[in-house]
Amino acid sequence: MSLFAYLLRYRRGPFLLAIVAGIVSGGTGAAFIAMVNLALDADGAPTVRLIWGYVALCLATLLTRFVSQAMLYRLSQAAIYHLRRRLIDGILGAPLRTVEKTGTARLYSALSDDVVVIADALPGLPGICSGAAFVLVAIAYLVIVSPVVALATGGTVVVGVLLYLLMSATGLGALKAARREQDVLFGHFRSVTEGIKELKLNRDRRAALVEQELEHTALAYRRHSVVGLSVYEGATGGGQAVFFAFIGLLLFGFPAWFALTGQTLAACVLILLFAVSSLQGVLVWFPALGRASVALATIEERLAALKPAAGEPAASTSTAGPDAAVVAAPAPATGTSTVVTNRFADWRGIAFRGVSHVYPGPTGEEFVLGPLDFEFRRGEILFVVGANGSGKTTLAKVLTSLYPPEAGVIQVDGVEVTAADREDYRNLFSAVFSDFHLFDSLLGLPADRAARAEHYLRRLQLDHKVRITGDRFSTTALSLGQRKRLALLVAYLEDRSFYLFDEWAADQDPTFKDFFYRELLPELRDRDKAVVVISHDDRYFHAADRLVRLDYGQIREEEIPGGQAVAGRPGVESGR
Ligand SMILES: Nc1ncnc2c1ncn2[C@@H]1O[C@H](COP(=O)(O)OP(=O)(O)OP(=O)(O)O)[C@@H](O)[C@H]1O
Repeated sequence: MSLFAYLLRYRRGPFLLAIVAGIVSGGTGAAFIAMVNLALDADGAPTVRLIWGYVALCLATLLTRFVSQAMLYRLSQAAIYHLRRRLIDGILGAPLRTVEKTGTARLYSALSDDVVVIADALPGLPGICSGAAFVLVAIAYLVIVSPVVALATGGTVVVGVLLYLLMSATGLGALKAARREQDVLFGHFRSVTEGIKELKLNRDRRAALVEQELEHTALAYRRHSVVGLSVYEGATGGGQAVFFAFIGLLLFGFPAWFALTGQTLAACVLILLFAVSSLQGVLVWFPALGRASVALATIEERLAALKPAAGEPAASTSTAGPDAAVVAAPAPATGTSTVVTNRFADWRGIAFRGVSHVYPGPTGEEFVLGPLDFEFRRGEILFVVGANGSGKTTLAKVLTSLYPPEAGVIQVDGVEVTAADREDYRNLFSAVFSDFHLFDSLLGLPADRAARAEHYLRRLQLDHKVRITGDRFSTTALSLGQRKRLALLVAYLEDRSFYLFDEWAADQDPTFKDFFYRELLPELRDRDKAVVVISHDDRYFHAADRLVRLDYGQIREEEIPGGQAVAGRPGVESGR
């Protein structure tokens, strides 16, 4: 979609106003030249009408230029917000697999760079419109002064524009290539920021990343950008050269061919010189517009790729349905509450019926989870164990429907979870994944969050490190184990009916590990929660009510080591 079409769709009124103001400004600018010619013809005795006309034209030119420019600046800032919002909504609404496949580097590059490139180019639009209007009005005036010069000028404009379009097409290709390199470059930037520790510890790796990967991509980006922008510059110069050649022809050829008087010639040349400078003001924006159209095409491409599949509703950014039959969900910005229902709130059993998920491998081999037939029950602690890469995290993502099943169905108390109620289904879960993200605020959590958070801070032995100020944690700069405890606190505050912990205890000290398996998990079960614990802690397998092992994507129920004794129930020893 072209930049013009996007702006017409997005803010038709202000955009058209800005364009019309730009056109009027160009028209008045050209009329200004005509006025100068008339003043020169007046031989030092201008009429009062001429003087007032001159003043009015000056004011009109300045005012319309200001209006046009101001509107476009407003529009460009609004467009930044609008495009970023669309991208954010697109990312939040897209299936997790799609986001994973697109990659954070490409999304970040669109969010940060493409949007700004578009906004930077927009203020050039009024200049383009006023320049084009100037040239048209100038030609119209030339028709009065000398029809033959007007006709030749029109022909020159057509030749100049065609030459420009021809040359700029090559430039656009190079700019597209530069844009592709930019995605790779952002990937390297991520490696630098996220791999900073590993890079600092290894000089060779650091040098290889910078000299081979980063520099290679940065140079390719620079090469394509320079070619693209230079070709645009060349096209701009070409357009101007055609005009200068025409003025030369006008000066040295036309008087002999068409018997033009000196006065007519002077008027025509004056108009054309102004037209050339106006044209220069137009063409100078074209490289920026070229980059902006590539950026807009990239954003549209990303949005199209993020679009959920047919029948799959996009995740809403405003209606997180909590896990209760009817609960008051907080609306923090206003302090009011909205009542949201979850159709699965009173669930007892979640069943997989032939559920499977496939990761295609880069060289054809694939990892297949399932097909699985299995039931998860409320009020039960289920351990999921298995070797690295056996599919435990993938199972967690399918269970929470972050990956909707590619085959088979998930049923809640016998009712199939369809795309339409996936949001309700997902909102049954509180999960702490092994690659969890810790938000630094409690926004979006139930209304009594602050008081309950204080309680859990003490329970999780974090009260000496973290305070809750307003709705924010005083700090999240903590050890990994402490950050995981804060993530657990957030999960507690969500107070959903299904808890999922992906190797949560792996980074806890022995005392707290013991506390987690022996007290926290049984407490959740006693509160009628379903609990799935992905764990390698075989010393605590006895804390499970049921235990399943994953083996190359296949599930197998196993005897719990230590017999029937269950942690938190009478007779269980600490840390067995
Ligand atoms: N995003 C992905 N794209 C492609 N393949 C993936 C992806 N994530 C995981 N896999 C593959 O799926 C398989 C199962 O991965 P999964 O993360 O579920 O294992 P896991 O049992 O949780 O392992 P671990 O104990 O190491 O955490 C692995 O072979 C892995 O290579």
